[in-house]
Parts: sequence; C-alpha cells; structure tokens
Amino acid sequence: MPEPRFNRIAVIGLGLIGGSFAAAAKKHNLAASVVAGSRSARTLEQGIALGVVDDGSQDLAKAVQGADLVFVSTPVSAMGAVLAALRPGLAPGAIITDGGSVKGRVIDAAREALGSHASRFVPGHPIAGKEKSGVTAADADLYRDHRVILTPTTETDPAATARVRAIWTAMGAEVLQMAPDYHDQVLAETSHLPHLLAFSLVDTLARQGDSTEIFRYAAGGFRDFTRIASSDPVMWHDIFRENKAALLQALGLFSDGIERFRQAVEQEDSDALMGIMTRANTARAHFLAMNGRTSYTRAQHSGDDTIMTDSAIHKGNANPTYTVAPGGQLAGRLRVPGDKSMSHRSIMLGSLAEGVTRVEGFLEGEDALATLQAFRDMGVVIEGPHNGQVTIHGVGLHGLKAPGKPLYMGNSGTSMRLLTGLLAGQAFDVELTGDASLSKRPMERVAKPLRDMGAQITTGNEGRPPVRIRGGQSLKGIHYDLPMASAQVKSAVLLAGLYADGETSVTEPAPTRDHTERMLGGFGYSVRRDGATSAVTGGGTLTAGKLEVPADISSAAFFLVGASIAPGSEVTLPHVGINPTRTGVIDILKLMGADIRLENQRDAGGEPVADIVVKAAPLKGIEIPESLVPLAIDEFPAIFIAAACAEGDTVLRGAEELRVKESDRIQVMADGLAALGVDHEVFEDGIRITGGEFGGGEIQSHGDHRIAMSFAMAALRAKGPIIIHDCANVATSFPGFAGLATHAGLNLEEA
Ligand SMILES: O=C(O)C1=C[C@@H](OP(=O)(O)O)[C@@H](O)[C@H](O)C1
Ligand SMILES: C=C(OP(=O)(O)O)C(=O)O
Repeated sequence: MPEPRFNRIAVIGLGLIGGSFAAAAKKHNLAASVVAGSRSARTLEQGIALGVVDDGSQDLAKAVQGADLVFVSTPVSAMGAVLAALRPGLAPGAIITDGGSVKGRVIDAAREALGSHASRFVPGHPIAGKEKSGVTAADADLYRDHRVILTPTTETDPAATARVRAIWTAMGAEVLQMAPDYHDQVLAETSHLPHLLAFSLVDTLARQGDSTEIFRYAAGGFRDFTRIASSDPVMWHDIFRENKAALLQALGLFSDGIERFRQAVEQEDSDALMGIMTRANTARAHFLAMNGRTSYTRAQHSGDDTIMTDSAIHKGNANPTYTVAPGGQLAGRLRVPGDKSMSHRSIMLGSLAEGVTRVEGFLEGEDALATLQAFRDMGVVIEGPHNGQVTIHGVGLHGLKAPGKPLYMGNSGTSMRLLTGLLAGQAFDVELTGDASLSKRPMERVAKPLRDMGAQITTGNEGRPPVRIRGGQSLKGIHYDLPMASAQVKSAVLLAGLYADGETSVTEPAPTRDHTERMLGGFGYSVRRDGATSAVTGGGTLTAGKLEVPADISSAAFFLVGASIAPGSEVTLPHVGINPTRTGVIDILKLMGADIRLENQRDAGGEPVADIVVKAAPLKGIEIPESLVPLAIDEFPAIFIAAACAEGDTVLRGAEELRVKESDRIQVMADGLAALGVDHEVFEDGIRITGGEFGGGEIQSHGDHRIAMSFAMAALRAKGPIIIHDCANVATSFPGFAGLATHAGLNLEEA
C-alpha cells in the first residue's frame, strides 16, 4: 500500500466535502500541513478558526504552492476555471484529485486546464453528504465507512491513483474504481434522477392552485420521497447540466416505467400492478443486500435505509460473530424453518405452472429468496413471502421473459444449478452470477450434460460461475449416467428435459434427494421412475396447486446433534420432512447411539413428515456407512460435532463432495476442530475424528452457514467459549437460528 501521508495538502473549495476532507486529513495526521483555497475570505476565516485547515488563500495559485496533494471540491461547472486558476502554482509532482459528482465533463475540463499535468489528475467522487452544507458542517468522520469512486483514465498515472486511493482508505473510506462513463451512467440513474424527481414532485404540487392546503395534508410518504429536494439547487443545477446525456437516458427509462404504471392503473390491471410493486419491493431489498454485502433478509426486513448505511454494516452487525458460552442443555418444542430444497423447487415449478400456486411453509432464507427474486426478474408475479406464505402467478412453461440483467444467485448452489437446467431451453439469453463462495463452485457438472442435450452454455474460469446460457436452442432428450451422486445435477437435467424433444432420463450412482421428481408429480407432470433412473418427456404442462413445505431436516440436524450431546436435553422438532432420501443424519446418529424417535408420521403433499423427539444419550464413534453419505450430505458438519463428543473414533470416507460446498467442509471443519483441540485426521474424501473433551476457541466459518451453526452447538460440550466469525450466511438457510437456539438453551450471543 503506498504511503497515505503527504507533506502539504491544499483543499480548494471549503464546503462540506472539502472541509470534511481537510478535517479528516488533520485527524488522521495525513499531512504536515493542510491549507485551503477559497474565493471567500469569510470561509477561510471560519475554516482556520474551526481548526479544519491551518492556513488559506483567496488566490488559488498561491494556495496550492508547495502542496503535493490538491483536492478540488468546487461545483463541477466551475472545475475548469478553478483548475486553470490554480495551475500556475502547482508543484511539478503534485497530485490533483477532486470530489465532483460528474466525471466525464470534469475529466475533459482537467485535460484542457492542466495540459501536461493532466496525467497526475485522479478523478474521484466520494459518495457521502449531509443535508447541511458549508465548512461549519465539516466532519472528520464523514467518509468513514462510505464509498469513494475513482475513475482514472488511460492517461492517469497509476502511482498517483494508488496514492489517492491510500489517502481515502486512511480516512476510513472504501475505494472502488470504474470507468468515467459508467460512473456517470450509474450516478444518473441512482442519484441524479431521484433528485430530479424529488425537485419535480415538490414543484408540481407547489404550482397547484392551493398548494399550502395540499402541503398541510402531506404526510410521511411525501416527506420521505422529497427529502432530497432540500438539497442545494445551485449544485444540482450544475450536475444536471454536466451530466446531461446520461441523465436524459435515465429519464427516458423512467418515463417508460411510469407509462407502464399509468396504463396498469388506468386499465385496473391488478397483475401488472402487483408485478411492478412486488418486483420493486424485493428488488430494493436485494440491491441493499448486495451493496451492503449483507444478508438479503436483513435488508428486506429492516424497512429502513439507516440500518443499511455503510457505517452500520461496518459496525459488524451485518456479519455477526457468535460467542457461545460453554455448557447448557436444550429443551422445548422447536419449529425450524421450511425445507430449502423444496422451497427452491416450489418457486421454480410454481412459476412454470399454469395457474396460481399457493405455498405454505416457504423458507424465508437468502437462498430460497434468491430463487424467488430470479423468477421475479423473469417477469413472474410472486406475492409474499409473508409468514411462509407465497402466491405464485404461474406463467406456463414458455412464459418466462428475458431478465434485464444477470440473475444474482447469492450463495445458493441449488439456485444456480437448477436454473441452469431450467433456462437451457428458454428463448432468451441469460447470465447467472453469485457471491464469492458460489463463484468458486463447479458448474461444468451441469453444463456438460446440458450441452449434450443441445444447450449452449459457457462457464467462467475453471468451470466456475458466471454461467452464460444462450437461448433459442432446441434441446433433445438424452440418457445421462450421473458421475457423482448429486440431486442438483439430476434436477438440472430433468428440468431441461421439460423442454427437450423426447425422453430425458438420469441414472444416479446412489440415491439422492428426490424432491424434483416428487414435486413434478405434484404439479401433474408425469415422471417415470425405475430403480436408480428417473425420466421425463418434454412437451407437457404443469398444473398449479397448493403446496406445503415441511420443516427442513437439514436445519433440524443442529438440534438433533445439540440435544444428543448435551446431557439433560430433550427437544421436539415438529413437522420435519423425513423423505427417505434425506434421513441419513437420523440413521447415522442412531448408529452412534442417539435417542431419536419419530412421532406422528404423516404425509404432507407427497412428502412424509414427522415430529422428531431427541433426548441426550451417550454417543460412540462409528464407521459411517458410505451408502448414507448422499442421504446426509449437508449434515456432516453437525455430525462431525457429534463425533467430537462420541467415545472413540468416527470415520467418514467417500464424501469428497463435501469439498465443493459453500466451503471445503472437510478442511474448514478440520481447522475448527483443531482450534478446539479435537484429535482428527483429514483424508481427501473424509475425516477421522476421535471424540473426547475439548476446549473453546475461535472458529472461522468462511461464510458457510452450516459450519457456523455446527460449532455453535459444539459449545454445549466445550470447556471454554467458542467464538464463531462470519455468521451472516446463517440466514441463507436458517433465518432466526440464533434466536431459536438461545430460546432452546444455548448460551449464544450475536454481535
Ligand atoms: O438439490 C438440492 O436441493 C440439493 C442438493 C445437494 O447438493 P448436490 O447435488 O451438489 O449434492 C445439497 O448439498 C444441497 O444443499 C441441496
Ligand atoms: C450445499 C448447500 O446448499 P447449496 O448447494 O444450494 O449452496 C447447503 O445448504 O448445505
């Protein structure tokens, strides 16, 4: 990292932005002296009196003399004249940067005004502000946890860019880099257009006959929407003029949108209205989550931007750490959230069905919500989720529309792989992207058989996301022998098979979860099942209906293990899905000696469910039968904790698939077990764990939800506290885990 410290910083234009830059430079001791240039003697006096700058001059060329960094924060329209005025005073090596909200025109102005010095001009834009303005509002912490966009051009000296980056970083900002045109387009859409609309709405109402009367009744909605119409008209006048082209383009897009809305209102088109608003609702939460790199649910449920401001995120509450005190026991009747695999499939099949599908028990976790958002992005009207209820207005197998942008799948492998299959036979092109973890996971396993069917799919580096699918291909049915036991690959091929000519069949090397096959049947689509083979014939239709998603056995697994290992525990987990392709965890724990009983077994919409009763019991180590591996594939992190508490050795082999989940679950669990002092040996395809007493320690969950929840349960038997980092992704599969676990008796604190 280059040195952020300068000898002398000159700030030209001492308003909120410039004053805050000067104050931050002084606070963090980033320069031996900080001086200002301003046309206003009063501003300079105030700046010096407030201690924001050490000295100042009304003569800009004089102000920059001897400075090795010049920060220009004058209105964008004045930038050319200001740069020309200060140029004669510039030291040869001085770096110049700015804080203007428009970049293209500022770069042109700098080129002209600075001549040969233009290569040391680093265009920048801090995304921070307040309603207050002027040097009296200067705030040394204004930029902390805010973003700064730098837009160097090909002419910009990279060393100068690196030093500007370093000073912003030292002020606590997060620095992003992008092309100037892209910056101007993005800002036109996300900042300039909303300001224009706010000014316009207030002006329009103010022009009405009796505007005072109207404003008297204007309530919170008006105040919220028009807050930014209190911004400085001179500054916005400049911005609108300087970014004219991009703003006009954004305005055009908006006009189309408002026209669609107008027509929907006029024609009383409820579907269109609900479509616009439900898409907007969740798209907003989705964007906030992506921008904040935090959980989607947190963004959605906050309903309040302030929770999502960067400063809140960096306080750590968006990616919490769990601190779990040792000991305790679990008790109670604990309803865990809906099954993730079935929730994904309910959205997919409901969207492709004819008619309206109502889902109960839907998992309101990040992964399932990513699937839901993807279908909204493809034009499906989906109401909810509200308390697990979702209403999907199916569009039929051929009713999806091209999304306007890549579909973001967050952390969810199931979403990306199943959608790759389902989208292989659509008429439009589409790109699927994901978060850092998903971007490392193998996608060729689905791309390859789909290509055999005639799909055109490309994957990124080393077969990883993004996945790009070219539409308009005609698919033909194939037979595919799965090279690995994967329900995701099986499902992807079967879903593509709905669009293929003839029969598509898949044979699996070992049984894997069969929710796709069962749910297709539930939607009236015939699936031929013959031993290890499942097959569908393209060209049918799916018929909408009612669907009930039971509680997720993969989420229940943490409590099955927790209650088994903590003496004195007894919990009941009601209404859990016990599909035989998912119950490996129960079989394995029972082989280890666990006391688990299934009560009240019944059928819920084609899937078996039961209330599961677990009592603490002494566990012993076992060799886990390889046949159970695919049936407990997501539960191994929890099972490893049971093994650490069992007497003797537990050995797992044949589980290499664990290495390509949200994290390398063999290695990440081994690292965590090592941190607690649990004896173990890692194999390429598994692990040996020797049970016994273990201590507390710090765990890196690597953003893997199941690692975090498993080690939380380990605290029930640890001798010291367990601190688990990076727990935001627990919300991908188990929103509310910390609350439910605490309620059950775990001594967990989330911070
Ligand atoms: O089809 C599904 O819903 C899933 C299949 C499994 O993945 P693989 O097919 O990669 O084993 C599992 O790990 C995942 O959590 C959900
Ligand atoms: C592997 C998992 O999910 P996915 O593959 O959908 O990311 C999981 O939930 O453990």
